[in-house]
Amino acid sequence: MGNYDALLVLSFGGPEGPDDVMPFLENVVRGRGVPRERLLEVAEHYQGFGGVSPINQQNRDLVEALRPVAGVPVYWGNRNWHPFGEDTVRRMKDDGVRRAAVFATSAFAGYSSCRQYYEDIARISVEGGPELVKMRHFGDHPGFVEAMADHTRQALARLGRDDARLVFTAHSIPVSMARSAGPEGGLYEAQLRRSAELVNEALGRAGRPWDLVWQSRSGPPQVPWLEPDVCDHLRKVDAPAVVLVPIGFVSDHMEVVYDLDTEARQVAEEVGLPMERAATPGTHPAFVRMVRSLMDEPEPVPCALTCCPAPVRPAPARHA
Ligand SMILES: CC1=C(CCC(=O)O)c2cc3nc(cc4[nH]c(cc5[nH]c(cc1n2)c(C)c5CCC(=O)O)c(CCC(=O)O)c4C)C(CCC(=O)O)=C3C
Ligand SMILES: [Fe+2]
Repeated sequence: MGNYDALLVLSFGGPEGPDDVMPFLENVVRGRGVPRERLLEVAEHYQGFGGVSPINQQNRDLVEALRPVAGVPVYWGNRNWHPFGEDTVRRMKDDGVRRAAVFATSAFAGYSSCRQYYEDIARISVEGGPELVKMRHFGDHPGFVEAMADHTRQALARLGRDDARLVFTAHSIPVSMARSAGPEGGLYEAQLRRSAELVNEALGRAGRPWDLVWQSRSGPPQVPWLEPDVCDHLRKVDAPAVVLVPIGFVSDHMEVVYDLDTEARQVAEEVGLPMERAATPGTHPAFVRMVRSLMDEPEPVPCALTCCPAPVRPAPARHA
């Protein structure tokens, strides 16, 4: 058993007002070679929601839902925006926390979804402060699967038909990053396919076909990312109706409410495809219980440092 005296929810962070948007985005893409035009475009998505990403409130809700079941104090910190993980860890140290379980709000393997959270942990750890123990990937956990399956069932009910095709979506990543995910490579996609199949089975649909497609592509256009994109897929899919299942995310944050509920929805309307979007786990009771049960598992063996390496980025342009 883990023997933790606190739980730290470690997340991505998001802006909470118009003036936060650009500084937040600059934190996200520092050194990552994302073109300026892409950044300005994404800034517009946030400004369309008053500069407020839903992700921080969703993490506050998750923390509140975890308090009664965690059995230890629950803290929350982010990589890219307030409350920053480094500030939270200083508070944990002041509170005398010795050893905290870290729940990273990302279910799968890969550089962005896993390794980068280890990097965060190394960066925010302080001398004399708590030991931070990252818990395992959880995309195959029965609590995660039950939450996704419940929400997918609700979306099918809203659609009012059972002949809809399940189209699972996850964040696209560079093909090179997908190849190097996990000890043998390809683990991001393999885990996503496994989770999708588990959700499909939980819905009593074993043997019925489903798709896994990608969303929210970033990066420079010359770098290949995982395809097909969800919007292209909706234009071609041979199905009478679709339920989008954002299996790659744990809350209905901006990539969900903009990229799916705004962009993908518009494509579905254009092509006359009936579509509903399933909610992500959020604060579903089975998902909340899952976090507690992860804390009761034996301490996970951390991935080897060679696993899910940071991608080699294009060098910044320099004058000759
Ligand atoms: C795999 C993955 C997850 C899922 C796992 C996890 O959840 O951790 C995820 C989640 C998220 N991604 C988010 C936001 C952004 N991601 C960006 C850019 C990128 N994401 C990448 C990957 C992922 N991202 C990658 C390879 C890049 C390229 C830059 C780089 O190599 O790092 C950019 C830059 C602008 C752009 O989109 O181009 C933004 C703003 C938000 C917050 C949403 C909100 O505010 O509500 C969340 C939860
Ligand atoms: Fe992202």
